[in-house]
Amino acid sequence: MRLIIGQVHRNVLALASSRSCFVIGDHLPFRMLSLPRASGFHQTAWRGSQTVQDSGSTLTLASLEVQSKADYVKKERGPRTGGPKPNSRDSAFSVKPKKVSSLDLKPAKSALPKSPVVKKKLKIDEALFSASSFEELGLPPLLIDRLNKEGLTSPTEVQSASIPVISQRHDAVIQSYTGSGKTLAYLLPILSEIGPLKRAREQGNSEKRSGIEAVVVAPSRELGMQIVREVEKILGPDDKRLVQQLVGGANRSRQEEALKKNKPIIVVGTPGRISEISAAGKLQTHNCRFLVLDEVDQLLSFNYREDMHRILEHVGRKPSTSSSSHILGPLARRSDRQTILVSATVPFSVIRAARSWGHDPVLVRAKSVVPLDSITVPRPMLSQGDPNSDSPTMSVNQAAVDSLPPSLEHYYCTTKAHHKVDTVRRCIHALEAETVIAFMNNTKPLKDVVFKLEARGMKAIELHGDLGKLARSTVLKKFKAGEFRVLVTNELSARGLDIPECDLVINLDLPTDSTHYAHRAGRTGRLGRKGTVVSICEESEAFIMRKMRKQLGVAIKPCEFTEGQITVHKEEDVE
Ligand SMILES: Nc1ncnc2c1ncn2[C@@H]1O[C@H](COP(=O)(O)OP(=O)(O)OP(=O)(O)O)[C@@H](O)[C@H]1O
Repeated sequence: MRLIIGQVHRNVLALASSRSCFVIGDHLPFRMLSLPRASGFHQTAWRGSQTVQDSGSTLTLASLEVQSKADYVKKERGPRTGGPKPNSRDSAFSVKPKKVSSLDLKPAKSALPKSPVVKKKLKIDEALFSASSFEELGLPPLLIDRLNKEGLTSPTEVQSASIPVISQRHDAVIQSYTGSGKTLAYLLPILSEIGPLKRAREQGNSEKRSGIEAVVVAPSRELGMQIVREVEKILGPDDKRLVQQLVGGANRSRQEEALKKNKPIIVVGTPGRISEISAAGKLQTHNCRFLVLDEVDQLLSFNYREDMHRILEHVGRKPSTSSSSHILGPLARRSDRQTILVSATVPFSVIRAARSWGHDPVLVRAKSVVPLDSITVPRPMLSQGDPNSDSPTMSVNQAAVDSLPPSLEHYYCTTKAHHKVDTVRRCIHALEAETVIAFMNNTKPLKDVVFKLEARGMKAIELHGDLGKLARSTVLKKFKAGEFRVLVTNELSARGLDIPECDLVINLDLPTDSTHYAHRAGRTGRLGRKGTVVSICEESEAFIMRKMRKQLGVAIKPCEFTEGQITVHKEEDVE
């Protein structure tokens, strides 16, 4: 059965637009069916750990003196926050009919935006912010001053949960959905302990340290540089030399010289370059107190095996000379550093790894902190998953649940392979998206898609790993500045990339699994902003979208784009 929901009559918008504008109305049937199922699923999946927490553990948010968000008071925000938003995260799940798109009721614009483009500001979701303030979390005053100067006045929920845990020296796995502020969730407690903004220590109680005190590892240059910029922003212009990038593709000898000259306290880099410089004896990390693996599930994959092994063996580990450390082996040396593992998708393999490296490791999520020892393989998945799947796949599926921001809308449409680019164009027009990231699985066809989009009057640019470091950063700069409407890219951009203005993600090739879907989708809807994800596939692939919908526990609705409008179909078998 075909449904066209809530169309605004052409005449209504005739003055504002040359095209008619389509408003998607009530998504209730899908939400009612899928969301309670997802949340029930979530609760059961983690019930084992909750029981342990209730019965034995003293480690709860309350015990860490983190307040509940119930009495959240709206605060004046800086320019980044975009003002208050009436509907909270909870209300996004409510049964109230909702006009979905942030993209609705806007005048149409030409396909070829003039440069520079004046972009709409997407509102962030205030419900994402925690009840506690940075002061309540015990951050040092100098650091809070710097945050305020950057317009950051309240922590997000995952920051509220993580900061006390890391400050209490726990090893931690931080899991929270894409765009929820995980970077500052680990950077702020680290910068409270090291560098010029750290908290004042009582006299005689100060540990004397020198050299690099924190190492942050990220899987791509782009993500590495993004983290560097975040640290620089907090340290301020006078101290930004205290963070050093060690990303691949950049000049290695210059990086080595900077290490010698600037004496950084924190380095951020990709696994290959960090381990290369470390192996050459140019990176002294034995005094290091913090090791962060951002996008840990990707870093622990086979591709990074050797480099990650070296990093884990060397960072924060003094050469073992004493007889006791010899007897106790790795356990004795492990305590020298705090290990923090971060991702929106945390499969059980990461939990297992964290247990073996950490002491008192905990899993930190937006509203809960549980000891890792209490977590078991998520049994309920066995009955929920595909009966033909084996357990590692289930672990991956479990990882993807709760990784998606609740503010996202998901659709898929089917078309013939040679009509895909035209569907992209129609989709962008119908949704009136301004900043679009289109994902493909391979590098080669990217250029062709860019060419075809440009030929159809849509400014597009490609980004992939075969471009040099400089070219990659230029492409990103231009895209962020609004010079291009569509970034056509591959898996390289799926993780961590923070482009708050991105209002539409398109899968021009289907992602390989639900974890990849979650990270691609997470490039839009950052910090609770509105965002739409559209997957374009061939008819024969539609079953994959239905499978992903089940695995992710979100409604991915079938649709088509015709005459400048999105038409949403009802699918009888939506569960
Ligand atoms: N407390 C805060 N107040 C306002 N903005 C914030 C706050 N914390 C983070 N942000 C902003 O939110 C955006 C998303 O943060 P971040 O990139 O850390 O998300 P993430 O959870 O790591 O996402 P991903 O899983 O995709 O890597 C960034 O633009 C960041 O500057």
